[in-house]
Amino acid sequence: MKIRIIAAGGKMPAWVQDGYGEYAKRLPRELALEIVEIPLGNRGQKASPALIEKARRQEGEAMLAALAPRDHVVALDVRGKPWSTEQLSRQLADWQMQGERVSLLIGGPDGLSPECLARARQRWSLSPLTLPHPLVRVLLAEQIYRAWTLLVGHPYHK
Ligand SMILES: C[S@@+](CC[C@H](N)C(=O)[O-])C[C@H]1O[C@@H](n2cnc3c(N)ncnc32)[C@H](O)[C@@H]1O
Repeated sequence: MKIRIIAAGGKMPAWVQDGYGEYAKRLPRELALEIVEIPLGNRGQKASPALIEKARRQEGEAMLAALAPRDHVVALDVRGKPWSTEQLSRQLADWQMQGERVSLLIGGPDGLSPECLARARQRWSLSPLTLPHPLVRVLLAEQIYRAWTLLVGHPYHK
């Protein structure tokens, strides 16, 4: 199964690339993690509410365009459902059984567009805290790796 992270924002600092890469490379080929970066919309110097809305809409349209009709879409959303590591590993097993490609959406500084949230079959909250979008992709990679180690009985998860 392939899991794609469709994330608003590119040109990430080295610590984000290194952190994400460290966990993504530990996953086996049959659970490959891929990242698709969506350029941030232009918010201008003093982003007005109208410009922010336009930028979020553009980011949302590009994310939706990156999806295939059969993708199982999960929105990363602070207001979503929290999963423990054990619950996430069961999710992973369910996704593998369904055999659909999984696409995880991470919004930009102003969040996901309503259309992206509506397209998602699940909404996943990593914490009640609002996290910066670059950190979310690192956390996701680590949590997916952790959930996989639990599935295969690897000692990483304690
Ligand atoms: C800076 S946050 C956007 C904040 C925006 N006010 C909102 O409510 O979505 C950027 C993105 O990171 C992800 N994110 C941030 N905190 C999260 C959390 N606790 N759980 C899941 N995703 C989170 C979401 O995809 C969000 O769109």
